[in-house]
Amino acid sequence: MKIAMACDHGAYKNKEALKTKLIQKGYEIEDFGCFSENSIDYPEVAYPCAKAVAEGKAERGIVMCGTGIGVSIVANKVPGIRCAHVHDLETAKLTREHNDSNVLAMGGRIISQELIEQIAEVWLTTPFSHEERHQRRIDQIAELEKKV
Ligand SMILES: O=C(CO)[C@H](O)[C@H](O)[C@H](O)COP(=O)(O)O
Repeated sequence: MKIAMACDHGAYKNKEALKTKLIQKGYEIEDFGCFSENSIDYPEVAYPCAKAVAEGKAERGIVMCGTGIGVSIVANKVPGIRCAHVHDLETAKLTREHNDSNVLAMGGRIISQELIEQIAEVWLTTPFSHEERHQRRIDQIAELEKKV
């Protein structure tokens, strides 16, 4: 599976460490930056990362900033993106099963690196449930996007 990744300076070290772990597990990574701890503006990296997922250039995206909030707001501006801001294992699982989320957002200043890696593992390996009520709600989101 190919994963697009992006972070700002608030989660640079977290992104690098998670990227290493994911490559070791066999995932292909496209890294949209940032590439140092120098301060950047998260829209610059989160938007192209989410766009790559929406355009099918990557199957999933993982975006990170200090809290995970900024990057999740940006990712959800891209039509077709369902970005879930996750800080625990239960919602990591539920957002895959219920929302078929295609981008995961986490905050490097909020949770530990260990938990970041556990959440990514659960989120990447949990399938969408394909239950009719969940698909119906996802379809409603897609309809809403057409109104913007
Ligand atoms: O968008 C955010 C807040 O929801 C992220 O946490 C950013 O990483 C944060 O705002 C960056 O803050 P900084 O003071 O520029 O390091």
